[in-house]
Amino acid sequence: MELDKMDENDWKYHGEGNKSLVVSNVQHARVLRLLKYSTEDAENSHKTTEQAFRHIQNIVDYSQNVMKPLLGEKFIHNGEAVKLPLDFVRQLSLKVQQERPESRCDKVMDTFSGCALCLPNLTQLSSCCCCREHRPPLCIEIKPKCGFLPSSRHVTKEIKNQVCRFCMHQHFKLAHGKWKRLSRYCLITQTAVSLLSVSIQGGECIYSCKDDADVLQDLDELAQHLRPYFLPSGSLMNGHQSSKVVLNELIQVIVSALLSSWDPRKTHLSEGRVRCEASLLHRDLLRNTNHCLPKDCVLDKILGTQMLDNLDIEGLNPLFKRVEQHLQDFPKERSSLQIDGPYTHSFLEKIQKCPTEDDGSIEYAVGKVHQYRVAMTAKDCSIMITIATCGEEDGLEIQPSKPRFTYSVSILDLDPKPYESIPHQSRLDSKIVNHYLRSTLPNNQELTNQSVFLGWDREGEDCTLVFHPV
Ligand SMILES: O=P(O)(O)O[C@@H]1[C@@H](OP(=O)(O)O)[C@H](OP(=O)(O)O)[C@H](O)[C@H](OP(=O)(O)O)[C@H]1OP(=O)(O)O
Ligand SMILES: Nc1ncnc2c1ncn2[C@@H]1O[C@H](COP(=O)(O)OP(=O)(O)OP(=O)(O)O)[C@@H](O)[C@H]1O
Repeated sequence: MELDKMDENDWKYHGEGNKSLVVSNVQHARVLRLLKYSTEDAENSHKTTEQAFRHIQNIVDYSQNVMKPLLGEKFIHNGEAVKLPLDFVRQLSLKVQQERPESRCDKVMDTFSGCALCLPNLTQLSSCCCCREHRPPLCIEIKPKCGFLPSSRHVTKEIKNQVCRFCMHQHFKLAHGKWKRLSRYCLITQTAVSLLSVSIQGGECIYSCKDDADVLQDLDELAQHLRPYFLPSGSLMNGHQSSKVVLNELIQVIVSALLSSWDPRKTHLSEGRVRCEASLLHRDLLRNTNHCLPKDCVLDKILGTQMLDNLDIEGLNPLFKRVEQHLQDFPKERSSLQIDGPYTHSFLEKIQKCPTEDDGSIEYAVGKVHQYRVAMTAKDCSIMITIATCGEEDGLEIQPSKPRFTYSVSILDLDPKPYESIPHQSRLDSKIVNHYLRSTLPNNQELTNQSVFLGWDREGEDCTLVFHPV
């Protein structure tokens, strides 16, 4: 990428989240991830070039030195902080504005600093000699939110030991208008992954979980897109039957990608409580479901990192206050304790060498605060699975009904969560739990009588993956 010859016409809108907007290059497998600011105080809160560059470099360092060792080298692409010509960034911002979803327009793209994070475009597979595939790769993005119930003795509300935060948070978001309906997604202890968060084919989004959409119709449309990938060209199957086959084939590939590990004989047993009472999966199904993950598969790595939060925010809060008090008494130690980074190897050491029991020290408190923040990142990252078919057209395939697939698995959105957000998390936790108790507990029994979802279930409204013992 020649930074002095940047042309907005070489880039197009790719997607965005709460904190960043992503554009992809039309020719090369590259994306630029730009910061976003709230429209309300964009003028006041924007960063100078140096501040923005430092912020982005922090993200790169954190990804490289902290998250990569924890989550595994092969899943992480840390990228590079770049400085772009301001003219290019301004033109780009105008160009992408009309593509942006309305729900994200409460924030504006950073056109002040000229800084961005340059990353490989993970919706594309790096060239593979075995593939003579003309179809664009298929890409599925999944956000694996917190996958366990707290086992901390600091938890004061019993409901937190029964219902996962994700399920409780949904009720809160529903009440506050962020979501329009409850989702069946519940990742608690790997029992289920509600499928198909976002599917991208050749850089275009072909399916996205919309909370007010007709899910069945959407899935039928998705199945039409997927047919060429999963059904041989001469197949006579059509309609509902083919949708079912195609979606089940897709699920198989996704499960392989999520569970593939260096050593499939090794599995990890989950620690702590495994069942979320609010999960809309039938209890019998949950009881019969395997709670093991192959060691080192992507879900196992993410779950292990999420579980660094082993005190729960209720146990963490007093330690945060201990750190705050210490910083008031010894403000100069903020830097050596690496409260705001730098995210170096020694930051990782503070996490890994944190004493297991509270010895009253500041080292313990800081270690737990750092662990909590890292766990928060792992609870908010995304997994991107990029799939391409191969071998189908070279005549060597013995079973034409089962084209072979090659895929890559990456983890993205690994930004550090701010130290300052801990008090907010503590207040939010209370609000979520109180709201859940107020709004749902009298009806709790009803949650136990839901229908079973397994694979592609026409009668149900969702498509859910359930991991069975193998
Ligand atoms: O609070 P949660 O669990 O809803 O997670 C937020 C996400 O909501 P989601 O669960 O995807 O609907 C939220 O994602 P969306 O805006 O919903 O895409 C953000 O990722 C947010 O992180 P940040 O404040 O941008 O650093 C996330 O906030 P934190 O991870 O900082 O809590
Ligand atoms: N390297 C990449 N390759 C391809 N697509 C990407 C890449 N990085 C991000 N994206 C896409 O852009 C979207 C937004 O990026 P990202 O999740 O990093 O934004 P965010 O603002 O940090 O999200 P959040 O709302 O979780 O805070 C992602 O959901 C993904 O679809």
